[in-house]
Amino acid sequence: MADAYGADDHEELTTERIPAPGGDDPSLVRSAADDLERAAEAALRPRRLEEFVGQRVVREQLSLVLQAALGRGRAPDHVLLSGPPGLGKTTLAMIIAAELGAPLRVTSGPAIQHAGDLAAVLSSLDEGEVLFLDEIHRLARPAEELLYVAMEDFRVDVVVGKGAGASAIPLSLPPFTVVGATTRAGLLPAPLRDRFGFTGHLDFYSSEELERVLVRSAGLLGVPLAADAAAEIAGRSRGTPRIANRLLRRVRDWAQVRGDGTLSLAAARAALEVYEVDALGLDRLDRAVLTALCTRFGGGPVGLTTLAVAVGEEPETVETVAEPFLVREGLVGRTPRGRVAMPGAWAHLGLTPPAAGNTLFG
Ligand SMILES: Nc1ncnc2c1ncn2[C@@H]1O[C@H](COP(=O)(O)OP(=O)(O)OP(=O)(O)O)[C@@H](O)[C@H]1O
Repeated sequence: MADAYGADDHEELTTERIPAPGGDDPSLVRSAADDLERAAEAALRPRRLEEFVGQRVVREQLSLVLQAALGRGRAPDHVLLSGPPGLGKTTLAMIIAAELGAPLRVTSGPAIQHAGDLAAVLSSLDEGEVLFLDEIHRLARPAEELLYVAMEDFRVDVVVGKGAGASAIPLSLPPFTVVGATTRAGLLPAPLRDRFGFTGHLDFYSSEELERVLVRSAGLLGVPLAADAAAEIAGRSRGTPRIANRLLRRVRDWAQVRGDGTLSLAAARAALEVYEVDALGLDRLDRAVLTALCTRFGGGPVGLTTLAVAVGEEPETVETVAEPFLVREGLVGRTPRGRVAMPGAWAHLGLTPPAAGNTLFG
């Protein structure tokens, strides 16, 4: 039957349901068999809070929220996790469900095209279930509005019929917990942000923390990782565990094919050179952004969209994948008039900045 959300004329929304630990299916991961990188990444995910490296403040705060909820026997407040990609938001959502002994439902803002999609997901949640909404900032406005009510009053209004004859039938929902993840917390409208009882911001990891991630991952992969090699890989991982684990797998490949299987410092350096990851950890996209900024736009200022076109990427990719690290490293500055190359950018590329007076920082 058609409903007023327009949910009758499109493909069925796919969500993934991950059972509580101890259920029939012991898997806690959401890997797809045809996506080897994702599967390899999933295999390295910490399953419990105590295994989660770094982010001490968020870990402690979250631990209190979860322990208190468990003590009261109630679903915890909704949780919002923000921060750049690859820092562990999905991992933490899975850990939250595991720590609560609750099943986890996984979907994302872009997967929910109509409010009816979200109504269908919400009305099928079991009591205590954790709903992970990745990229929550990309939810469509009607779905967002439905979510406010569901989060606050545990209710969805199912609209039946169309036009003047339409009526809303309130459907009450069992208590559940939304874990929202976003790379762009600033884009969330205040009413939605306010529905989250706890917000954790994930920050880039220190080299020492990434070394711990790498040692743990090498142990899980069963490969011998020298301490100096771990330090070398950590130093080039841009403060991001996902990148650290990815580089570790590439160094392992190199060691297996061209070395003796040992992940030594020499193997790490040789492999990272093959994969064009430089000493600062900049990859092809980062260097493309910096090079375009310096050589095509004279160091800026240049708008994000123009810069993205120049490197053949989406503005969102440049803004969320490359830029946070470049800004954090002091290589790129964000000004009201656009992006600018900082002195370190020219030095890193071995270029000479334009003469004084021609740039913002000249
Ligand atoms: N604190 C951590 N300790 C150990 N490993 C971690 C940690 N955080 C992340 N990882 C590893 O990094 C990988 C990426 O993490 P995750 O998918 O949770 O990031 P994310 O923030 O959800 O990224 P995205 O926003 O792109 O979805 C995971 O597979 C996990 O193995």
